[in-house]
Amino acid sequence: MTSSHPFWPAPVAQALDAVVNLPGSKSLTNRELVLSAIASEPTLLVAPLRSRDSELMIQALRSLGIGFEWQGENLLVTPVELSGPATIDCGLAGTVMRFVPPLSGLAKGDIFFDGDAGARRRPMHTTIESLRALGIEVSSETMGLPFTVHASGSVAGGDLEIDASASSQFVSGLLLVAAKFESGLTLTHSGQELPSLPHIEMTLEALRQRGVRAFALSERSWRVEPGAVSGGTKVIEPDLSNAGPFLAAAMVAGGRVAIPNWPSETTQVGAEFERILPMMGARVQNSSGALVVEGSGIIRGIDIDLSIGGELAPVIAALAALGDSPSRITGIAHLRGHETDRLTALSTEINRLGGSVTELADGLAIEPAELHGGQWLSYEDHRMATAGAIIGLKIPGVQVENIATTAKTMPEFVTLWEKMLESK
Ligand SMILES: O=C(O)C1=C[C@@H](OP(=O)(O)O)[C@@H](O)[C@H](O)C1
Ligand SMILES: C=C(OP(=O)(O)O)C(=O)O
Repeated sequence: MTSSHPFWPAPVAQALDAVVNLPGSKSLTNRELVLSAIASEPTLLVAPLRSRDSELMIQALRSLGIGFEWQGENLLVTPVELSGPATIDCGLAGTVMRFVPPLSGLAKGDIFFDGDAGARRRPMHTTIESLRALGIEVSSETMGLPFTVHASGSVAGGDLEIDASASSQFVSGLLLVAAKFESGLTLTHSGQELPSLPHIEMTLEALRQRGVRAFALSERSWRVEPGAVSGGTKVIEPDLSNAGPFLAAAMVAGGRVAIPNWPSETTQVGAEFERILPMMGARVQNSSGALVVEGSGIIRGIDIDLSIGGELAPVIAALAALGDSPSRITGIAHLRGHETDRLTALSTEINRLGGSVTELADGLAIEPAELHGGQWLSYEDHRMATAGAIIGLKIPGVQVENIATTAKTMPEFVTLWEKMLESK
């Protein structure tokens, strides 16, 4: 296997007993950054995520004029009238490429968007079509990145119908800034599947927390009223999707892992681990505000539709590859448009280690198999890299390519992982 990136020898472990404090949620941080940019007063973000995706969002907003000041772990965001021209690097961040273009429609001038080579392959047509339907001029040769938004400083808003079957982020990006459209927005999804519904609920809830009237009209239609967006202080919850690899570690290695500050109420889909992991044999309990997962090293297969939380799939697939009975993970066709085609990537890499995975049109079928060590490619995908680390806990000799790609949402992954393995 050739790769320009180094390979990380994934450590094997047994009988864990660790407490892991996780950094802030990517999805909450990048929503609060956008809302802070259109607020009528400054916002103090308490413990936001600091990672590649959030730095890209900060840089994007800064280039539209927004002020940022770090105060220790917290970030003070000072809104101003948005202005172009600007060049926005989306990296590989779905939240930047789908949330910032609708926001940029409120600026004045030409705003050029581009990103990593992998970003140019991610679906963007719905964002571009939405902006055009809202009367915002967009130049694009490919209906993907790169493209330029020619912004006039105001958006009328009104009624809009879109196809968000490739990503819920098309919906969230529009709803997040719709309070600043002259008539607000009534948005309807007219495509087939609509993935990641909890992420849309997260968007509505973040708007309501800032005094905006935002609500669902049906499962596929939403309304945001025009009005002021408040600032104030926003505490960012830990990233529950990024908790996944650590919770899975307790199941694979055996022992227990506790994640403190697990919110009792949240819109994060990572909270679903509390429901899903017991189906695969874990004991899960909430103890003094921490989520504690205990495992025996024996993992049961699972049959699950993960359409509500596709970003959880790499963790579930890694566990299933170590399971003692077959698994089917369905409802996740849209994962082919994530950081990489995750269905192909997961099946290729698990099978390279001796696994038995078949790609389905909308998911994966995973049979029990005797795995062996070998190289695990990560495709610039943070969740592919952490999936390799999970399998490597049990299978000696797994070498994860480009573990540094975890910096997309968790630059401290290796440090936290190694500390988790030491603390027993
Ligand atoms: O809005 C968000 O913060 C996200 C929505 C989801 O996107 P998709 O609906 O494209 O899966 C999720 O997978 C992604 O990690 C974050
Ligand atoms: C799909 C993901 O990211 P993005 O926000 O780039 O879409 C993810 O983090 O699993």
